[in-house]
Amino acid sequence: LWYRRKENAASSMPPGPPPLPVIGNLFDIPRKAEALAYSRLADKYGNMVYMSVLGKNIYLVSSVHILNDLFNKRSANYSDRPYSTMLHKLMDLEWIFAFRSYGNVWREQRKLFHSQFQETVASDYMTLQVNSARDLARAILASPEDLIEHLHTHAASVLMGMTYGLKMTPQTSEVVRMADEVAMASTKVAVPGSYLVEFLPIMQYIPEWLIPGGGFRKDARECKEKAAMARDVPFEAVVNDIAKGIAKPSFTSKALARDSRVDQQLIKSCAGVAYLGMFSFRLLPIMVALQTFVLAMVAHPDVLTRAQREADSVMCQDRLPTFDDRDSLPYINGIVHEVLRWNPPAPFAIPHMSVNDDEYQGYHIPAKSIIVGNLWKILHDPEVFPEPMRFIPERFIRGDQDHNLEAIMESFMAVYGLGRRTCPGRFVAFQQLFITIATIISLFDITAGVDENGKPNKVEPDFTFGLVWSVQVPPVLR
Ligand code: HEM
Repeated sequence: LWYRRKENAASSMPPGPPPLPVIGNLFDIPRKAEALAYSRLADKYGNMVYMSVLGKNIYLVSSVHILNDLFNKRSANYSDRPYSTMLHKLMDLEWIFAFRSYGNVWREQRKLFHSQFQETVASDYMTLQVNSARDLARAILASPEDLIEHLHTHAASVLMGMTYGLKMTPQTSEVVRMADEVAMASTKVAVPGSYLVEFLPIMQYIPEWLIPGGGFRKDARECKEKAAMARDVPFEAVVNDIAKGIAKPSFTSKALARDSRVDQQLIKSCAGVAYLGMFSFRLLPIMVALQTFVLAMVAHPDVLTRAQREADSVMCQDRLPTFDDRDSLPYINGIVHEVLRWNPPAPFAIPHMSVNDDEYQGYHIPAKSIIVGNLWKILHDPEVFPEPMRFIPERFIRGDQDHNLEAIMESFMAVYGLGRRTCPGRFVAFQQLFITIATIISLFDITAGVDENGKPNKVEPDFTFGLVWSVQVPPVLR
C-alpha cells in the first residue's frame, strides 16, 4: 500500500528533470546564468516544473496566470517563506520581514512598512529623490569613469535619506559597506548546496571553535554582527537627532512621532528592512535598474535620441525635469518600464512556501513546497512582449487597438512579485527610477566610447547573474 501511494503521488507531480538518488535535482539548480538555465527548463518541461533537492520540493512557475492563481487566489496557502537554518537561526535575520514566515508578526511589520511607503504617501519622498538625482548628475559630471560607484552611492543614499533622513557620511558609508557584506552572505545561503547545515540541521550545534577556520559558524556569526550594526547604528543616530530636535523627516522619525504605542523594536526592524532588506536581492534593485538603463542606452542609441527629443520638447533645455513633467514624458516613462522588464532586478523574486497540501490543475503540491516565480521568463514571454530581448519602450505606450496594454501591464506587474508578499516599496522605487532616468537623459549623451583605433566600441548586452550581478559595459557619459 505504501509503495502504491508513493507511486500515485509521484505521478501527479508536474514534469521536471529526472532526479538522482538522494540529492535529487541538486545539479539541475543553476549556479550561474540562472535566467537562461531556468528558461531552458521551462521551455523543456512547461510553465510548472517540479524538482526535488535533498528532500525539498521545488516548483518553478513561469506563468503569470499560475502565479496569480496560487499567490493571489490561494494566498492563505502560498504566502509563507521557506525556513533556512543558516538565515533564520544562525544569522538571526528573521527580523527582516522579507524573510519572515507568514503570520501575525510579519503582518504587523508589513502594515507599518506599508503605512510609510504606500502610493498615497510616496510623494513625501519626491523632494529627496529629485535632489538625489541632481547630486548624481553632478557626481557623474565630475568623474564619469566612476559611474558604477556613483550609481551605488545614489541608490544607497536615497534609501538612507528615505529611511533615516541621514546623508552619506563616513559613518553611514560604513553602514552601507556592512549591508553589502550581509547581502553577499545571504545570497550565498540562497544557492542550494552552499551550506550542508541546511540539509543536516543537527550541524547547527557544532561550536565554531571545532570547525577549522570557523566554517559556516564563522560566516553566520559575522553576518549576524554586521546586520545588527547596519540596523542599529543609523536608528540610534535618528533617536539622538530627535532628542536634539534636529531630525529630518524620514520613515523612522515619522513612525516614532506618529504613534508612541508602536514599540521601538518594531520600528527599528522595519527601518532596517527598508534599508538592509533591499540587499537581500544581491544588490540594490534600484542600482541594478540604473545599470541596466545605461546598458540599454549604449546598446540602443536611437532610443536615447528619441528620449532626449521628448525631454527637450518639454523642458526646452532650460531646466531639469520634475515630477510635474511625468505625464508629458510618456516615452521616458516607457523606458523606465522597459528597463525593469528587459532585465528584472529580482528575476526570481523571493521564494514562497506552501503551508498545506494542495492540488492544482491535477498536480499535487505538498505542504512546505518551495514556489519560485520565474519572473525573467514571464517578462520575456514573446506572446506578450514580442522580440523580448529587444529594448522597446513603445510597448508601454498606449497605441493602436492591437496593442493590448492591459495584458502587457498585467504581466509587467509580476516584476514586483504577486499576492500578499508583493513588493511594498514599488511606488517609491518607480518614482526614483523615473526622476533619475529623466534627469540623466536630459543632461547626458551616453555612448560606448571608442577603441584604441578611434572606432566606436561594439556593445553586446550581457546579463550576468551570480553572486555579483553586473552589466558588462564600458559607457561614456558626457
Ligand atoms: C525597482 C525596484 C524593485 C523591484 C523590481 C522589487 C521587486 C520585489 C520583488 C520581486 C519582491 C518579492 C515579492 C514576492 O515575494 O512575491 C519584493 C519584495 C520586497 N520589496 Fe521590493 N523591489 C524593488 C524595490 C524595493 C524598494 C525600494 C523597497 C523599500 C523601500 C522594497 C521593499 C521590499 C520588501 C520589504 C519586500 C518583502 C515583502 C514581504 O516579504 O512581505 N523593494 N520586491
